[in-house]
Parts: sequence; C-alpha cells; structure tokens
Amino acid sequence: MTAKRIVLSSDHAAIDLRQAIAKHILAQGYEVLDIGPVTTESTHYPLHGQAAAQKVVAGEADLGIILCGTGQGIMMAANKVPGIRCGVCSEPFSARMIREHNNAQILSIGARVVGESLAMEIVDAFLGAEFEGGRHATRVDMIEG
Ligand SMILES: O=C(CO)[C@H](O)[C@H](O)COP(=O)(O)O
Repeated sequence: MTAKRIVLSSDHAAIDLRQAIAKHILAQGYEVLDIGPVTTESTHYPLHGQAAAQKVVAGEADLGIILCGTGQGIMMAANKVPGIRCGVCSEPFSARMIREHNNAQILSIGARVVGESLAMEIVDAFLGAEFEGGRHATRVDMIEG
C-alpha cells in the first residue's frame, strides 16, 4: 500500500455510502480524511468535489474518493481543479484501470447507481492499483497539456 491518506467527500445523496467506505478503508489501515458533509441536508456537489480535489492538489491526501447521486456531477467539479484526474466507476475493472492507465487520483462513485457491496469492490480495486507509467505516462502528460 503506497497511497495511505485518502480524502473522502460527497453531497447529501451519498452520506451513508461515504461513511461506510470510510469505515471499510479505515479497517484496512488507510488514513481517512473525511471532509463531510455530516448531515443529509441538501447541499451542492461542486463544493464537495472541489474541496476533495484541493486536498489532493495541496498534498494533504494521496488519493480521493468522492460521491454524489450518480457520481457524475461531483466528478465534473473535481476535474475542473488543475492537475486532477477523476473518473466515475460503476464496476471494479474501470476503477483499477483509472489508476493503472490514467493515473487518476480521485475515484467518483454514484450512490444511487451502485449498492454498498459493489461500491466496496470498486474502492478496493482503485486503492489496490498503481499507475503503470511507460506509454501511459506519455498519454497522461498529453491530458495535462
Ligand atoms: O448526482 C448528483 C449530481 O451528479 C446529485 O447527487 C444529484 O443531482 C442531487 O439531486 P437531488 O438534489 O435531487 O437530491
């Protein structure tokens, strides 16, 4: 395990799943920075996607996991932060690939799309993978421009 510090955030649609993920990865020995929110009061996913992305850019977290209803809106917000690569995943294969090939620092999950058990498989695939570099580094550099 090289990535140890994981920032978590979500909007109101994903509080329960975010907290379950926090528990799941804490039990695996990761250091969890859960930046909320803590209540199910309606909130705005761009705030939470950007906040998690800023933690990664600032070096306060190695990787991030963010959630909203579909995972899509919060992913779009995170990707607006320069240097961040975030993908939405609904199955483990893509979650592994966004680390191995795309060097994504942030995984986005839709809490209204996947159930808890599948979400944990997705999280484990993401956190268990490493960027392969090589030809993939050339391509990732092209994304950054
Ligand atoms: O998935 C989302 C963004 O992509 C949001 O979680 C969703 O739009 C929130 O909807 P509502 O305010 O109706 O709970």
